[in-house]
Amino acid sequence: MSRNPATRSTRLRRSVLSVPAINPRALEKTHAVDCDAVIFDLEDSVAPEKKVEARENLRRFFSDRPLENKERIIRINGLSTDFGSADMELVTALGPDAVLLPKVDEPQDVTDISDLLAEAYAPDDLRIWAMIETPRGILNAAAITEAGRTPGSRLDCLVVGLNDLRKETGVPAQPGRGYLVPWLMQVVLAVSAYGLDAIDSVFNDFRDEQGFDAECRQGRAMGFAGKMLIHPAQIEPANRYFGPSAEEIAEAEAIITAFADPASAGLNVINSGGRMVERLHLVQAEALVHKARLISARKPA
Ligand SMILES: CC(C)(COP(=O)(O)OP(=O)(O)OC[C@H]1O[C@@H](n2cnc3c(N)ncnc32)[C@H](O)[C@@H]1OP(=O)(O)O)[C@@H](O)C(=O)NCCC(=O)NCCSC(=O)C[C@H](O)C(=O)O
Ligand SMILES: [Mg+2]
Repeated sequence: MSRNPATRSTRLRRSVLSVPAINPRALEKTHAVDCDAVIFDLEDSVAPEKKVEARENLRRFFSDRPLENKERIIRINGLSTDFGSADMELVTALGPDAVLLPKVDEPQDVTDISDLLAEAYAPDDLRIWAMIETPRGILNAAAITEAGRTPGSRLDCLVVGLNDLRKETGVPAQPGRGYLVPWLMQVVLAVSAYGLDAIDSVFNDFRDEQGFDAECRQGRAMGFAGKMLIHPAQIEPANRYFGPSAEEIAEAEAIITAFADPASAGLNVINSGGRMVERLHLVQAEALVHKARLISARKPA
């Protein structure tokens, strides 16, 4: 069941832009921006009295000019709310690439949605993303991920929501996210065990470029595949920090070349420029180069 973390990401998810479905102007902008994925939000960025209008906006958006070349995810309201069932009907009608469930507490939250989608969509045609943003969600991250990977299930990606988590725990927003790091790493560990992706939380101060850069660097170093974004200005730095750098690509290519040398045949460990390199590093290097190729092959928005 578990896949090698080095090969877990077959999709680019460096920049995952959230767009309130109530805002047609922002929806229109998604065609022109260079993010890897778009979350169309029906949940917390849409006021209760505007949910119907937001669904209509999305219906129009999907039928008038479908979004190309980006993963399309719809964030619904929880099934236990007054809005969840109508949101799910919309998801089933529109067929995005994934549905994002908010405030997932336990495995059942994911399997319930999986069951609802089972008749209409094959697992690969409509996947499930889960927001981990409650204390129970963090505590259950491994169980949620494990249950989501059972045959027929469609869980593909976890997204951390620190605004809700801070609200529930009282941990304030601070540079470096010191007290939150153990919880963030718990999510990364859970997805790594089952070959999924994790997306780092939004950074609210969208005019604070330095703060955002620092958080992207930290998120990448922690093992996140990308970052959830709230503003188009965050896309370019997220793509840069979560994509492989020129040095990383050169290093990966050197490892691939070294193992391709006939002198390395039958060797599991070699000396590459004074550093021990094993075949597990080759797997990582191939994954990195694969990602770099996906990025180069991406059509500009
Ligand atoms: C935060 C904002 C309300 C700021 O909006 P605004 O004041 O309009 O910003 P700007 O004037 O700088 O905008 C410049 C232009 O860019 C467009 N724009 C802005 N944001 C987006 C966007 N997200 N997607 C597409 N386009 C966007 C504006 O329309 C302007 O265009 P134009 O008028 O033509 O020049 C706003 O950025 C915003 O609403 N952001 C998204 C909020 C959101 O999605 N919230 C939900 C996700 S956060 C979350 O999930 C938290 C999580 O659950 C947790 O618990 O942590
Ligand atoms: Mg939230």
